[in-house]
Amino acid sequence: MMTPFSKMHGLGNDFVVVDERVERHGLTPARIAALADRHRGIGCDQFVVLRPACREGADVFVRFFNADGSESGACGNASRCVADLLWRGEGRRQSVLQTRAGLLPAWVDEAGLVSVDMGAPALDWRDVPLAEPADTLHLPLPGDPAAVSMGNPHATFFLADRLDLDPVVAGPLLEHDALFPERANIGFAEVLSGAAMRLRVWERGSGLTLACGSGACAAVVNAVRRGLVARTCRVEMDGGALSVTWREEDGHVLMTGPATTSFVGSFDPEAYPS
Ligand SMILES: N[C@@H](CCC[C@H](N)C(=O)O)C(=O)O
Repeated sequence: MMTPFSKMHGLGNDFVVVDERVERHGLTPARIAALADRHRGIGCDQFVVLRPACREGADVFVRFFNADGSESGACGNASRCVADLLWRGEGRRQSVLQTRAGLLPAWVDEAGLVSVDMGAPALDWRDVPLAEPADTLHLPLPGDPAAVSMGNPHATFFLADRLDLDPVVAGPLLEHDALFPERANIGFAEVLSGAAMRLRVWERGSGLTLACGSGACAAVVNAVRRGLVARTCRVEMDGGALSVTWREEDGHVLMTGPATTSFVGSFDPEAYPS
């Protein structure tokens, strides 16, 4: 039996989205990793599975899997893509996504830009999580990164210039550093002004991506904590820019940007290893 999917992206951070609200499609971590393979599968940074919501007030339960088949509690760009899917497919301009990181309200504005409320960042070392007690604003690592959980673990390096650290070399080493028992997403940020930064993210389980929504939120939160930018900041990544606001009133982080459907298709799950 063929399984329908939507191929979507937020600024080039790309996703295969499969709807399992009515029936399951035999997706296992191994099968997801095979489907995410860019040479032998469909190819994507994350694989997104929609299930029926089981929390009051939620429209859909969303699970996020990295290209290596591991699961993540959060994915900002995929959350925005799912909100776009619910708007285009089901006419819901506003929706509430149930995720492992909590209930995330999302909405589509008149211009078609999609926002998601990622909730409040967790700043305690236990929540990132780190392997040992540490000040999350100054991790005990060379380069003085800061850490935060946006529902998933992030460390952000602030670079004096772009040559300081090569994400492709430093990213995988840092992702697996012993300080991060659940691994971590590693951001390389360059502050351009009090309201703009440049960011590249080595994503846990997926590698270097063209954009990372939760990574952008993490970088702004960490930059605000360091006094480097204002609470609203434009984050420029290889695939384009997101606007991020760390709201003063309730401490929630809001992210806005485009979400795009590239194509739809179908695959035979049995053709991939389980
Ligand atoms: N692309 C993402 C983050 C995806 C999850 C991440 N790799 C993890 O393992 O936590 C985003 O847009 O937030």
